[in-house]
Amino acid sequence: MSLTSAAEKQVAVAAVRRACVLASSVFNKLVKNETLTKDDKSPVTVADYSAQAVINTVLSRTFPDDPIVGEEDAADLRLESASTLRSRIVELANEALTADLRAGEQPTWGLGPDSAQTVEELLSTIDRGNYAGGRSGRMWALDPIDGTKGFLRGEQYAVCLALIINSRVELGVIGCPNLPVSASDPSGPRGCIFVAVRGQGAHQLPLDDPFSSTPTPISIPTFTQETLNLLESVEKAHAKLSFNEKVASNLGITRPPTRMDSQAKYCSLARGDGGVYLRMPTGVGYKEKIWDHAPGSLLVEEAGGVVSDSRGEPLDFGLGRTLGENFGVIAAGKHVHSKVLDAVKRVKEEEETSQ
Ligand SMILES: Nc1ncnc2c1ncn2[C@@H]1O[C@H](COP(=O)(O)O)[C@@H](OP(=O)(O)O)[C@H]1O
Ligand SMILES: [Mg+2]
Ligand SMILES: [Mg+2]
Ligand SMILES: [Mg+2]
Repeated sequence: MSLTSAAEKQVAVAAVRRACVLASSVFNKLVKNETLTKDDKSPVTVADYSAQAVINTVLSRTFPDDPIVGEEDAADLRLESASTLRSRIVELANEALTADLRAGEQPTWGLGPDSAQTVEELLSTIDRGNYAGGRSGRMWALDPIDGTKGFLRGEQYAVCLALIINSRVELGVIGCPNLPVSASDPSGPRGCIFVAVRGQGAHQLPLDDPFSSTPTPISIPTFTQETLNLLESVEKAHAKLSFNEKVASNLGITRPPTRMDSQAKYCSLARGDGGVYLRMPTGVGYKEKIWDHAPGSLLVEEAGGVVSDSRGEPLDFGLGRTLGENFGVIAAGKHVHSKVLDAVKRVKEEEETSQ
């Protein structure tokens, strides 16, 4: 990525922030029939669809040749039975796209009073996220709402966007509307944007004013035996939490795990709120998606950490929409990572011999 202009970064931050504002305002007004169940039984809400519509619109206007690997598609919204849902998404997306530009946002970023779209335009814009991914070229990976279940519970969720070039994540932007600005003040102000550019470090910005604020550099601190802990999913179906427990005990970790939904876990790791992101497959044949890890993994690396699968191999973002055969994910500070990798190998062996 040519970072002389850093246009991609500015555009991505603006798009993610708009989607975050949209999602948090939707949460307060969400009604029961505004959530659908997808074929894989997972939920998707009007917020997921309209956030993808907003971000894809901005990307299509600013980088029209770039393909997008986005989680959602508009097939279910085109059904006759979805007309109420469809109108709501159009209303929300256009509201977010046309809201007055705030200080620091540029009119060339595809946002502003004249940027409303028709229903058909918005549906095809959502479908611009259908790119199959692959080994070479530029592509964006988008998770419009990561942690939809957390979003529905009023807990953590994240709007996640990454730019991948030739299979390598070059830019990652994660908006966390419900994450406290400082973990040491959990009831204090909430709403953060995390930004990582390869080779330029990891930074945190306030969600309400990312353009005129000075970015705060973040990095993974050194943990002691007492302060180290695991960051893990809330949803038991997403990761094998019993395995995590064994790894924690193998490492002599005493601090309880922090459970939260979404890539807010990677953000928490990058600024030192927790020490180890550990996600082991539940064994039901699920393949991890690139949009669930692309920006988070770069953020952790730029904060001085290491991200690998449970064999110690790097995550491969060039295989398509998924990360391929699922060996889980381990992310942690450099020194901690190698210890966790060893512990994971020991626990795997223990499990294999006891079978
Ligand atoms: N069986 C499974 N194993 C692992 N991850 C799964 C899963 N089923 C769904 N997921 C993914 O887990 C993500 C949430 O991660 P976490 O558990 O860290 O909060 C979901 O993102 P969405 O909420 O964007 O659909 C979804 O992509
Ligand atoms: Mg989903
Ligand atoms: Mg997700
Ligand atoms: Mg999602």
